[in-house]
Amino acid sequence: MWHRALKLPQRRFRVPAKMLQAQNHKGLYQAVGNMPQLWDDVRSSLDNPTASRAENSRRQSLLEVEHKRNWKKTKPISRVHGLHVKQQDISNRISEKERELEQLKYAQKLVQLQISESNGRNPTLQNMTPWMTPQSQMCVDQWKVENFNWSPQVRSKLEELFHLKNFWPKQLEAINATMSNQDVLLITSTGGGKSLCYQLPALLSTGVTVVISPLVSLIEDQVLSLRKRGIAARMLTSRTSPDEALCIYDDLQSNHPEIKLLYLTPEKISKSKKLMSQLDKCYKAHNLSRFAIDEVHCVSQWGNDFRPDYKYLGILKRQFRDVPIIGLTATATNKVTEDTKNILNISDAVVLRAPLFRSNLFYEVRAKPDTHQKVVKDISDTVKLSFNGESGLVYCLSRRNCTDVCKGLQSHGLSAAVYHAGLTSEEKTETHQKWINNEIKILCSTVAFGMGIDKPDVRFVIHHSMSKSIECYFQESGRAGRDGHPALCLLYFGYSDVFRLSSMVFTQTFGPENLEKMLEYCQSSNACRHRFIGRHFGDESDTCKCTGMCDVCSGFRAKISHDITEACRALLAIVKASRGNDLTGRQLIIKARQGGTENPELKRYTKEKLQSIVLYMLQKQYLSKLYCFTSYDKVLYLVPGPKSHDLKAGKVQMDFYVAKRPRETIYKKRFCNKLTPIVKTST
Ligand SMILES: Nc1ncnc2c1ncn2[C@@H]1O[C@H](COP(=O)(O)OP(=O)(O)OP(=O)(O)O)[C@@H](O)[C@H]1O
Repeated sequence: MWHRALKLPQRRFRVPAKMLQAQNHKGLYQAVGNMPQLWDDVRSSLDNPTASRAENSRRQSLLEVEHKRNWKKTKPISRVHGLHVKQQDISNRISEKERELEQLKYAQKLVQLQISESNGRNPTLQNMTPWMTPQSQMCVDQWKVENFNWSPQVRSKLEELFHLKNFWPKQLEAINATMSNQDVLLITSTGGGKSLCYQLPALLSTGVTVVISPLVSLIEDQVLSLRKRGIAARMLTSRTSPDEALCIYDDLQSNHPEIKLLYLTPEKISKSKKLMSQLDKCYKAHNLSRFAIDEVHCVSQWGNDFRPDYKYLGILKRQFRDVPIIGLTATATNKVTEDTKNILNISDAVVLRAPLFRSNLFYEVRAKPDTHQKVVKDISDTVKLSFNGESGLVYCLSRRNCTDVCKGLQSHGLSAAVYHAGLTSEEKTETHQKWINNEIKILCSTVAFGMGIDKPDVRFVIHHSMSKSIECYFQESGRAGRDGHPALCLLYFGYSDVFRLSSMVFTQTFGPENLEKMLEYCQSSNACRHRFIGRHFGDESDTCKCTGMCDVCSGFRAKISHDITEACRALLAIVKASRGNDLTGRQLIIKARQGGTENPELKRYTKEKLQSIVLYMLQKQYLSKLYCFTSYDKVLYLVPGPKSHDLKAGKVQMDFYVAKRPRETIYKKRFCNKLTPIVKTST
């Protein structure tokens, strides 16, 4: 092999052996082309008098290749592994551009339609009422009326069957739009009452409403609760027996199907030809009234939960043209919404976005203590301070974390249990039931537990580690306080979690981008948490009236600005000095704390402060992350970032936050009166 022929010190280069098996100097060059250190070695080995002529000529040709490449002018992009990142980045950008192109085409189509309408040549648009045109986005309030033919029945069903008095934001609009056979995308916060928006119309429409929902357990819960109310709801899932399936198919074929709501998983739609042919028959008999797609953001790769089977749902509009679709989600940015419309072929859908602000949730980000014991103690103190004996969730990154945290909480005298994919289904059901019935107060769980939890009195959702995206965090934390009473959403922001999560999401399509945004949320200690989340989802309206319901607005902390220029320079110098033997985030802190004469500046800072500075340097791109694959794992190293040169001249100010008022005072004020719900604006 070439590296051996050249007697190069292999240990210095983390290059997969496969790539080093290059047959000629071009291959080797491609394999290690971006490693300046290697060229230095080749150059110095040329001076070796003991080398044979053949060896020397091979080294010479390598140097010639290097020369042609004009190494010095070319900025080293990254290492071989970095090329993978770059390639992925390019393909991401290509798909983004493709989507933008699609959107532009759509916009062009709209303009053409409007032009032909004004020329009186387009019958489609002429037949539409004004509020049915795509511009209806601008006047969604027109759906917020109760003078449709079906309005009296909507009211009576709401009160008599669902025992509800008023509509929550955007419920009435969604019901009216879908009853008018419009395609609808409804985005409301978790617990915003999305189910009502297709369940109630299903009862007022002729035929069957097909509901597509991602989880079998969720489907079972919904069907059970509808059947308890005497509503003809059925499900077709992997757990449905053949006899039962036969009955359902017979009913779909009948002239007057009894089923009002048929629940399916997206896999069923994409895999069962039999089902599709039955739905087709039902459609041709005018008995298919609408499709409701729950967690519709799973359609889009931009979303946090992309599911390939959801993408297949584009077939619905192609096969059943006149059947309206209503998609529902709690987490869709504008980008996801547009993508979803394109994929589902519902470009004219009415998009209804309820304000995401939930005034009863107190959002807080807290620096994670550096040992497991201290974290558990902090959680336990927080629970005992304001939520003793109340129900809550602690989300952890791994099953092991769940077990450790659970044991820790139990040792502090709290009632806790674990819930994760490692439990048998009986154990899961038992634990879930005990938690629902308040026999167990705290569930330490992975994010696998959550979708469809409809427990109203969850008083706190604590994230032991941050989530992978704002979308995930909003959905997970949103399980708190569904009853409208005050509840806490606390997130522990830890230095090592940043690196751990970065390695986990690195290979996911939009993983690194989404994590970056989550990091921004954790680090932005001067922007209202509610507003940050709202803006992320495109809610630019002024509906966020936080009034002290987050750590930033409640004035917990005081800001102290520090000049950290010298510290940044010293940290960057350490990173630069170790090139070729790169440092992980943890190693950098250890080196920085060892200090030495060359880094006296760094001794002024505590470990926690140094960690904050390193994260700040990553945020400002003075440092970058470099991902490397070893045989067993992915390792993340720190390297100088694209903006590291700015450190030479400019000054860097960083805000540190110190406690101003005791947390107890704030908590007392926010959570003492948990019995008074903070009511949603209703219609
Ligand atoms: N208008 C209303 N008034 C009072 N309660 C309501 C109203 N609409 C829905 N609810 C209640 O709110 C709770 C949550 O409703 P639902 O499960 O439909 O929310 P969701 O938006 O689907 O939540 P998730 O995003 O978690 O799936 C239910 O218990 C439901 O009965």
